[in-house]
Amino acid sequence: MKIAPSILSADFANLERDIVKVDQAGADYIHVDVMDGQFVPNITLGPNIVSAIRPVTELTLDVHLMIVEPERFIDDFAQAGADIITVHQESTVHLHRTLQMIKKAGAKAGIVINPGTPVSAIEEVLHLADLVLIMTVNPGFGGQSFIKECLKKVTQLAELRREHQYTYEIEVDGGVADDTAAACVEAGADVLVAGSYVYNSENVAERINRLREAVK
Ligand SMILES: O=C(CO)[C@@H](O)[C@H](O)COP(=O)(O)O
Ligand SMILES: [Fe+2]
Repeated sequence: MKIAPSILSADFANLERDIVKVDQAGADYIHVDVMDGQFVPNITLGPNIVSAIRPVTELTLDVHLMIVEPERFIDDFAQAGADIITVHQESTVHLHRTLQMIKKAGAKAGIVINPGTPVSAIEEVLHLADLVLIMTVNPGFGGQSFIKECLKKVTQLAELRREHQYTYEIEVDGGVADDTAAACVEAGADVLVAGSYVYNSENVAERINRLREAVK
């Protein structure tokens, strides 16, 4: 099981310090939430911040795009140093082409679906996915409550992967904490994104360890 702390809940005035902290604490990915104020009602950061943090860590930069028409910015995020670029099914008309663009730009291609979107909406493109992200909150903000009904989609994705020998990792994002992590992994999740749970603490290493303990 991999842990991807979300820097949405980090101190933006001390981003380098907060990334180094989770890196040293044994995080696997750094999850970067990009919001445009249109696809979601919040604005965060763009490719310039991704290039600024690229030299700070060798960990995988897992970039979650919550923007309309993400195809406009794929090359910019890939050049900025994103390792995984994940786009919402709901945000792009030509999801198949957008995934191809991500691969052509040299990054791994991720697909993400909102709580209200079924797995059937992405079944035709799962063979192109390196990662599938199931939102367990409605995207836009950290610190929201986990929507447990979304976990059945994690199980569906694990079954489809087995059936078709797909190779994607399954990631969950939203409301992941020590009381929800085990259910995510039991359902079939490989990667847990955690923002407020990790960063709303003086001791991020203890939080990461508690997540690992919770899923044992
Ligand atoms: O994509 C998002 C929110 O839209 C997430 O990555 C959040 O950053 C998760 O925050 P927590 O629910 O873990 O506080
Ligand atoms: Fe996210």
